[in-house]
Amino acid sequence: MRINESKAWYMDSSDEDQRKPHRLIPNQPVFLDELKRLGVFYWKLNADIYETDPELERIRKDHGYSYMDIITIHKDTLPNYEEKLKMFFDEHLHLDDEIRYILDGQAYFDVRDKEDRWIRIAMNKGDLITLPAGIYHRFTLDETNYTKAMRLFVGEPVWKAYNRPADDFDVRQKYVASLQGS
Ligand SMILES: CSCCC(=O)/C(O)=C/O
Ligand SMILES: [Fe+2]
Repeated sequence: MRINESKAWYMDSSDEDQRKPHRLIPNQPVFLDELKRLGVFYWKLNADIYETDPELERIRKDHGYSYMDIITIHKDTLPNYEEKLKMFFDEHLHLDDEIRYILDGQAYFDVRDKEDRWIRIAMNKGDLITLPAGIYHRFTLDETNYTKAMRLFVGEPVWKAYNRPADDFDVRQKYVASLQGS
């Protein structure tokens, strides 16, 4: 299976509004296999039944995602909306995997590839993604300015983000080592 052309792509380098798609011309798509090599995993689920979905239950059980909450990212619902959006878009890494499931609306995750190029991943309703600990990444709403996402975590959540540069962190070095030969 592969993410189709409109799902993930290499970004242009323009400073224009972060909420725009920023595709290269011509578009340079990125497929699921390439994301997997970076340690990024993707599932498509039925978000209409997320409260009772056996597939989601199975993923949570298999991966030990014991913690779950829901965040609605919109100017009327998220306290300190502007500040948080700015924080999410600062390039950063975490000490643990970042696991997000889009229940409504849409957004983008950007991840760095091995050559340090930005890949933009379009997240729509039903998309569940896992970003590995140590990968440099960022998040933004798109031009619709709204998404509702489930946040999953193994055990008690740690939301702390470490902005780039964090190259000396063990988690970063382990992540970079994991890319060798992939
Ligand atoms: C969709 S949840 C908000 C984004 C976030 O928590 C994060 O760490 C982005 O990288
Ligand atoms: Fe993050």
